[in-house]
Amino acid sequence: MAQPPVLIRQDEVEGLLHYKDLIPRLEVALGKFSKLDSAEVIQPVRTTVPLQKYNGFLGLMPAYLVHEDILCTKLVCFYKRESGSTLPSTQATVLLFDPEYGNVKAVMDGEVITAKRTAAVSAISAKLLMPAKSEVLTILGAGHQALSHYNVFTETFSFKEVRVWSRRKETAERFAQSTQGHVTVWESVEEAVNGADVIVTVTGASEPVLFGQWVKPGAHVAAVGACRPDWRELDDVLMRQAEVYVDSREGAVAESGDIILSGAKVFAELGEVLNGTRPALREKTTVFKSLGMGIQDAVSAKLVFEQWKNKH
Ligand SMILES: NC(=O)C1=CN([C@@H]2O[C@H](COP(=O)(O)OP(=O)(O)OC[C@H]3O[C@@H](n4cnc5c(N)ncnc54)[C@H](O)[C@@H]3O)[C@@H](O)[C@H]2O)C=CC1
Ligand SMILES: O=C([O-])C1=[NH+]CCC1
Repeated sequence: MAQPPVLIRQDEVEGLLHYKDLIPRLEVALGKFSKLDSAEVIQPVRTTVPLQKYNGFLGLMPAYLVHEDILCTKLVCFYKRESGSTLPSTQATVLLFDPEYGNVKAVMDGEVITAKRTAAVSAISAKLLMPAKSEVLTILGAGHQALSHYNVFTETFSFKEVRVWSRRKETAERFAQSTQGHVTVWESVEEAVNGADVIVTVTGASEPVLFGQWVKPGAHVAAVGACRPDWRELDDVLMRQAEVYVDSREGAVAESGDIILSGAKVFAELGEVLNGTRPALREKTTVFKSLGMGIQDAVSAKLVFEQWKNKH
């Protein structure tokens, strides 16, 4: 008989999941995904159930990595929150299965996994696409993803200056006080992104907050919010002037308002760049449109479970 699942709490996941282990595994998984070989990676586009009454969605994100034998699904609720709301905008649980027997081996917190794997994938995009000499990082938004992005970007790269903007100045100030290193707070997006080499958009916006006319030519933008077909973070000018990279083409044309509504063409998946089948156009203005994928949760969950077993 199968053992009952172990429960891995948020504080445990926090202590077990490290970027230095996660990033190489995500790179391998992204590369395999982009080979479009269903004998290797099976990941349907996220199914979403609207929660109209609460302005949110339940997303179901199953994935099976055949060679590594990782079967996993994340269940994630995400919401559009009003300014000043104290309710969380993302809540997630990850289930890791025994693919042969069919039982759930582990139920784990999905919020830390979501925050860290999303930021790690953005860091991979920046490693591939940001200007060779990148000195200024701007983060738009000051929530959970802003902090995980700050952590991995400052751990992985050496920026001379890190800036933050949020729609409420006090939130940005609180964010700047919570970070390890110095972060400057800006009152307007236009000023915050002026001259920035790398811009991370991690807002709950459904209308554009970042406009192409403000973005330095050659800059790299990691666009993480706006994960619905009618939500935007970036304007048409930026989407059309940039080379657009995505995690999944299939996901992007189904879910990204920035891509669908601007009519921008997808140039490549990050996995194609990692595989060497599409180029990294570092000298051009680039946008990485992130939507999040089940395989990213699956490799994270496997890593957490391995580390957890080492300790028990
Ligand atoms: N691409 C991916 O894989 C993932 C994307 N997300 C998305 O990333 C975004 C940020 O997520 P979290 O940091 O967890 O949320 P959060 O609620 O912790 O932070 C959101 C930030 O955006 C700001 N914001 C909210 N509405 C805004 C608006 N209309 N205009 C400007 N700023 C606004 C808030 O003030 C806050 O600073 C969300 O859109 C979420 O759905 C979340 C998880 C994974
Ligand atoms: O990949 C993910 O977990 C999510 N993408 C958008 C909201 C949650």
